[in-house]
Amino acid sequence: MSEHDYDLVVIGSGPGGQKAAIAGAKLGKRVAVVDRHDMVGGVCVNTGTIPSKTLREAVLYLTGMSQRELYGASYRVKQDITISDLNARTQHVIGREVQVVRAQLARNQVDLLTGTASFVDPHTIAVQGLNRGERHTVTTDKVVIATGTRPARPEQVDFDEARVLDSDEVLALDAIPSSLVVVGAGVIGIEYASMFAALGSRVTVVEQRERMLDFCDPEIVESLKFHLRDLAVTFRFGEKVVNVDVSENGTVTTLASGKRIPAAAVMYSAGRTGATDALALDKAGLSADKRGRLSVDEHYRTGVEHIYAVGDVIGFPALAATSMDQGRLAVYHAFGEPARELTALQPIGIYTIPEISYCGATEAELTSSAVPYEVGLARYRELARGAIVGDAYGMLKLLVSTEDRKLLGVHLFGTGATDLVHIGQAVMACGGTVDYLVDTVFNYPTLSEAYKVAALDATNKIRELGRFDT
Ligand SMILES: Cc1cc2nc3c(=O)[nH]c(=O)nc-3n(C[C@H](O)[C@H](O)[C@H](O)COP(=O)(O)OP(=O)(O)OC[C@H]3O[C@@H](n4cnc5c(N)ncnc54)[C@H](O)[C@@H]3O)c2cc1C
Ligand SMILES: NC(=O)c1ccc[n+]([C@@H]2O[C@H](COP(=O)([O-])OP(=O)(O)OC[C@H]3O[C@@H](n4cnc5c(N)ncnc54)[C@H](O)[C@@H]3O)[C@@H](O)[C@H]2O)c1
Repeated sequence: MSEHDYDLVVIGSGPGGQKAAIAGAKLGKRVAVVDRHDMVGGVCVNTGTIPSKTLREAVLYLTGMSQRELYGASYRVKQDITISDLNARTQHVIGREVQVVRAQLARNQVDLLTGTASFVDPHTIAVQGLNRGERHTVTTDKVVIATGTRPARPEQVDFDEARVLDSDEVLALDAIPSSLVVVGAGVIGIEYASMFAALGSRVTVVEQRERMLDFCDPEIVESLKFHLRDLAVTFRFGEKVVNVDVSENGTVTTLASGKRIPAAAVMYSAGRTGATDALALDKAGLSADKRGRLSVDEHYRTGVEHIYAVGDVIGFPALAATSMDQGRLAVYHAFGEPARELTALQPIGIYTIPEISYCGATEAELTSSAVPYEVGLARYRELARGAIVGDAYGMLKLLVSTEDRKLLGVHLFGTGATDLVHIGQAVMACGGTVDYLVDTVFNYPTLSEAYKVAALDATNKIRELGRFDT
């Protein structure tokens, strides 16, 4: 047995840290996880994924938004929605998720050390509790850094936690703002923009680039923009926010072009910074880049052999889903447990209203690499389930190779998109062709039937093309 207190200390209890710790425990190792008392479960459970996705669900339910196709444009479940209506559901789910994380760690005999961790030397970690006196050190063979990120805050902007907020603080708003400026049209910005627009805020999104979500299918991003404009969202692309002034009357956001936008509140969602400054990385022989991020090799190992880093702190793709697997794989590698690498086929899910999801190649990628393909389309409005759930805008788009009929990409917009994508992902991962989807019987009426409709559309087009080849 090693002379250290633990075989593995994990810093951070978000998705990456949790799975790293449990993987270590399952290998029979002595494991501890360090995190602040109020952050068990990480950014994911406390300020990021879980609250934002629960808020979205509360917004959809209370506004009656997804039922208006059926009951009319004035349909609402609750007339005056308040922040406490929204918070009730969010706090309930956060509370449950924190309990799940604590219970899983406890039943796997993982020690939860409460406080902020920093390196004393490469094998020694100090844990500083809330009170000054509460500092103790632990020694360990291996370390996994899973400290995640925090919102990037430009220095010149005065964040006041009331009217000028970052995306972590937006959950603590005390009223739904009548108008809101969202700075940055990344995934976080657009998800919150669509929620506040659905709640009736007049939202202006300012994005310095000319486009948003440019990794997604452009046709689907166009559909989303159309929907958001319909909810009174204004887009200012190619515009940079340079300052925000706050007064008793509200806020004024100044753009580099000289435009000034008045609003009740401003939310910054202009990127995130790796949470590494409290770690005293130099004591471990490590350093972060200028965005606070750590670099790792293909096994998630930093430049120091026994120290690994996973999750958002290592950058792209910065998703809860990938962070979990990175945590597990880092620990398997650290303790010599054989494991397969993650597959390249990763799904993307964006929880806007309506939601977007895709997996595999985009049309732009196939075109630039000269891969011939055909598109198969299904529109929810032509599916019986689409009519039943009142989704007249949803669509599924399949990209199919015209050479070997393999499924190359699947792109979805509308109800259930983030779940439905996994059918296409499974077919692609098994190297399946469009014929599998044509030959398969789907339950009726379902949204999954969209796969059959789109597959038939693609094969009809490929057959049409075949007529010219003889
Ligand atoms: C608003 C928002 C919405 C999101 N929505 C989605 C989504 O829908 N789907 C998705 O897949 N991803 C989503 N993400 C991203 C997802 O939340 C992250 O990818 C995921 O949380 C990263 O996990 P992680 O393991 O890196 O740790 P994190 O969840 O970032 O947690 C890191 C933990 O480390 C702790 N920590 C930091 N420094 C120290 C220290 N020195 N000592 C001790 N502890 C420390 C922190 O307190 C924190 O608890 C969203 C993020 C945000 C902000
Ligand atoms: N559904 C999901 O999977 C999900 C949801 C939310 C967040 N996330 C993760 O969180 C990460 C961070 O998201 P994010 O949206 O904060 O960051 P981001 O870096 O993706 O987007 C920030 C945007 O702000 C713009 N910007 C920056 N400064 C600006 C300024 N002064 N004026 C105007 N525009 C400005 C940038 O051009 C960029 O487009 C993402 O990479 C994503 O992986 C995932």
